[in-house]
Amino acid sequence: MARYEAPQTGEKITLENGGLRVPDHPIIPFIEGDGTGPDIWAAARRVLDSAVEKAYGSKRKIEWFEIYAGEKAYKKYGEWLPEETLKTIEEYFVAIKGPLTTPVGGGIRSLNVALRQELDLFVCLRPVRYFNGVPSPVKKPEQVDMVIFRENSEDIYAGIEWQAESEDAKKVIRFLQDEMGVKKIRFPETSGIGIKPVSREGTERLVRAAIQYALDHGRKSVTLVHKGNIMKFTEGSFKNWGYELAEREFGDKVFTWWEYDEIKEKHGLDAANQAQSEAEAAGKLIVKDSIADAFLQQILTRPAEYDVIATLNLNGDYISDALAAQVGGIGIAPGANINFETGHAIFEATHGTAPKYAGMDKVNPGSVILSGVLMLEHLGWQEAADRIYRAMDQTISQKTVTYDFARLMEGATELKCSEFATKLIENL
Ligand SMILES: NC(=O)C1=CN([C@@H]2O[C@H](COP(=O)(O)OP(=O)(O)OC[C@H]3O[C@@H](n4cnc5c(N)ncnc54)[C@H](OP(=O)(O)O)[C@@H]3O)[C@@H](O)[C@H]2O)C=CC1
Ligand SMILES: O=C(O)CCC(=O)C(=O)O
Ligand SMILES: [Mg+2]
Repeated sequence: MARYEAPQTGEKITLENGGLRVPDHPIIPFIEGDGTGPDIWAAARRVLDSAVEKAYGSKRKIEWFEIYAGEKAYKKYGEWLPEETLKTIEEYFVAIKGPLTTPVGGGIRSLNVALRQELDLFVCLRPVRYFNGVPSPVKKPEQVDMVIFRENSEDIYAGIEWQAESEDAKKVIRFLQDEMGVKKIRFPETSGIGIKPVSREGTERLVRAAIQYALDHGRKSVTLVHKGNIMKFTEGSFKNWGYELAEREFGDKVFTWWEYDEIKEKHGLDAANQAQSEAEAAGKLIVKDSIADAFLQQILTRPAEYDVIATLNLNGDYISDALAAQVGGIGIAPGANINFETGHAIFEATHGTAPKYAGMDKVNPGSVILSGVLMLEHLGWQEAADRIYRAMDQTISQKTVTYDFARLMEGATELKCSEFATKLIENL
């Protein structure tokens, strides 16, 4: 028997002819989240509802449906991630969530990662753009306009690992030494072991989605970010499979650095540069790559050269927080976990539960609000989305901000989390 109470009004989003059919009153499940989750979710919900009302009057309205994961689920049902939560998201297609706690070094594995894996939401999409007036540690934050496509289902992030000195770890180490001839484990008696699976299928669906997005949105380049010089058969293969897919499936629409290298080898550097300039002038998408450590310094020094980023799970985790810092911090960094083949999606902030601020009505609700904006765009409700973007720009320009921005801005008025939402609503 269903334990969750679906709203009495509203309709389900459905899949029709390969696309989402969104009713005017869609039922959308939400997970409130742990730590600061309840504060930022309450603020976000008010802003999303007001934007929809301002944009469409009573014609459209989201019917919210609370579902459970994390501490609230554990208190209510004795389970961290009830099966009913997964089933409900599968059934309703689109959901939004607050952050969920993951203990370090033991305890339960990440519920956030589990939701992505169980529902096969293989893209973690995190756009990073600048809002006027946001305090930033760099000189030209307005040059940052990137969209991260982070692989969401594999890599070392899949959580396949064994604790040091456990029977399982010993067994894996013995297998590696005896059967595979591995001699490089420096301290085998006390090593924990982690496995990093990276597949051709996983890479291809991620890179395909990134290139298609770049073409659909008039973006200039897709950069494959990897550490393939060191992890040759995981990160290196990610790069190779990515280039192969770009050339095989997108042909004349793209110009890759593999083509550039080939021209350079046959006809010299000038010819290769000329070919790339011609491809750019013809509006082709440039597909290039960058090694992750160099990439992290280049996004600081030359951000204008990067646009859509396709990368593996762990790199994407680091890159999204680092880039968010350049445009004002993770208080306004949104995200979405999407299966581009089935349309299933969970929208969520880039940041975590910020536990020291829990219940203080203090933190910036911007990330969850902007994740909601991505959700409105996914539903095709662009006018409501645009209203929130404009209100966010205006509210920050008026220097009415939460503590994270106020501490870096001169002459700012510091607002609580809920007050910031109210100010945004006034500016919608
Ligand atoms: N998708 C998810 O649900 C995620 C969950 N987590 C989980 O969250 C928990 C806490 O992780 P932690 O590493 O502390 O990272 P957090 O992202 O929760 O917080 C780190 C710091 O970021 C700043 N920050 C975070 N959220 C906001 C906000 N809304 N407004 C303004 N500033 C903000 C604060 O900085 P300052 O101290 O400078 O004010 C905060 O102390 C862990 O259990 C982790 O696993 C982490 C990431 C994602
Ligand atoms: O699941 C977690 O606790 C952390 C996840 C995370 O940092 C992220 O997805 O950005
Ligand atoms: Mg993270």
